[in-house]
Amino acid sequence: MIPACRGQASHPRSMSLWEHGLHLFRSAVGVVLPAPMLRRAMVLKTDGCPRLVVRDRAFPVRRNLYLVGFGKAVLGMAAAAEEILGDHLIQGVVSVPHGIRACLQQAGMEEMLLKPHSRIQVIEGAKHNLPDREALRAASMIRELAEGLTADDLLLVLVSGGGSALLPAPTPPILLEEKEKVTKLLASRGATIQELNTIRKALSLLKGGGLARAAYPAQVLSLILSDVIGNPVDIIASGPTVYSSTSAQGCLQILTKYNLLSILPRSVETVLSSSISDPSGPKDYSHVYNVVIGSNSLALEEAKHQAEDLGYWTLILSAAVCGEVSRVARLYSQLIQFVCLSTAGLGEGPLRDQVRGDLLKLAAELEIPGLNLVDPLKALQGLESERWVCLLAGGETTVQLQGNGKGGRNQELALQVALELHRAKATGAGYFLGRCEVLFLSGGTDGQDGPTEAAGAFSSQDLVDKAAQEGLDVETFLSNNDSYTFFSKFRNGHHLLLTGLTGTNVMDIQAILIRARDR
Ligand SMILES: Nc1ncnc2c1ncn2[C@@H]1O[C@H](COP(=O)(O)OP(=O)(O)OP(=O)(O)O)[C@@H](O)[C@H]1O
Ligand SMILES: O=C(O)[C@H](O)CO
Repeated sequence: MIPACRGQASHPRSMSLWEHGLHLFRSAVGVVLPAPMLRRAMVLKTDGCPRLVVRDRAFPVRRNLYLVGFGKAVLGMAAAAEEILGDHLIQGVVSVPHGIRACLQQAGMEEMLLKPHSRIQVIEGAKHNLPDREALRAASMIRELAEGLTADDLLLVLVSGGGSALLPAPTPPILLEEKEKVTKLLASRGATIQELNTIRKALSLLKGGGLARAAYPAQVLSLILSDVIGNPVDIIASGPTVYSSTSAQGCLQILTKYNLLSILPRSVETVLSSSISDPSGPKDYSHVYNVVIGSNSLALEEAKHQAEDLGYWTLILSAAVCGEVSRVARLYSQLIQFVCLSTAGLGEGPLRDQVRGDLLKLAAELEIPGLNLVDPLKALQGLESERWVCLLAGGETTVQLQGNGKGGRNQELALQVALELHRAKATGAGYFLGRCEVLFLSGGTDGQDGPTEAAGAFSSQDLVDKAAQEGLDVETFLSNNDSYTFFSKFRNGHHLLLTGLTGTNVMDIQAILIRARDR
């Protein structure tokens, strides 16, 4: 469990920027932890006829509840759901990552484990995030449970990121190995999650609405924790309870784009061509209610709330930040320079116009969905000087791996931002950067950044110089994608964001905190 936020009792002014940043990150993650999220999402009302209330819908319950789930955060979600549902829950099966129970136990996160004698069966599988025999077994038990339901039953489906690998049910005659080969090839050739899951849906019995069809005529209530930008319910975990409009032609286009047509297993060709001759599956999904109960935006909203309480003028830039880390770092660095120019009271001037112009150009190039910097920059420009500023953003960046170092996209981003700011110090903006305290923080909400034990890292405009004093050359570490090694060495790991596994995942979060230095 993420420890309670430190420093809440202290006065914000006496807290360091790092304490503020940590508090914001922890609060953001806290709001999308399984138990609070489930408790907000559904309520069991027992006055009159017992019913499960989710948003504007009420589902009558009378010991007719079944539960299935798949995904990295689903064990904690199931534990919370079981507590809420009590005796109304008859039976359940969840497919969760290999080793997760031992991990949660070790981390002292017992509240995310099911009680002894639970009615929910747990299957651990998908070692290294790849579908395997255990995940296949779990998927077939989930399918069997769904197919056995009647019109009197309610199937609660818990979905989170990682669900695709944990619910493999290849359409015969495709074998698990064949499907895995196709998805692995697509991933290694740079396919997006939308492209990858479009193919997964076309080759699966349960994805792309298959689970909802299997459960018919039972009611299906799907509670979804989103790990995909924009929260597309048909893509998250490949949408097992969402109608899929994917055509076989669409799949062929993707396979052609990644040069895979000529090496497709025969079974995959067979399944795709049979869906070309029978493109329209049943479209009636009126028995299904899909609800996104946790997302990056929700986490950012909570962080905003907390930042405002601490006294910051706060803005959420976007919950859809994507693109190559080095370009995103440039965007953040220029934003920081712009804020420093503003809080230092430099109203107008060619320097600010230049930073503004560069920023707008870069933002347009990055094509971050929904990011419009024109209004935020205007608001920042109008801020009274010396005002504390907090900019928040979230999403998922990408790193083109070139070296063989150890790191993750968040640590690499924090280090790149430090380097960009260091370079900016040599320009006209240097003076204004020097007049501000700056903290840049980037972290994965699951508590694990790439294959490292850190969730992310934080940096500032002085990091490169300070590292040089310790004999650490930032550019050398970056060129080897070795951000984790860097942050572990630099100030004895003081700049690493270490939360441990959190039990949730709504992608990554960035916070920029800026305040004028006391003069
Ligand atoms: N040395 C490295 N430096 C920077 N990034 C790295 C490095 N090694 C791996 N990564 C990045 O880490 C990610 C893979 O880690 P992880 O398994 O946590 O990803 P994921 O499953 O997409 O993450 P999540 O579960 O948070 O969605 C990829 O984005 C990859 O580019
Ligand atoms: O499981 C998956 O497909 C990914 O995590 C996206 O949700």
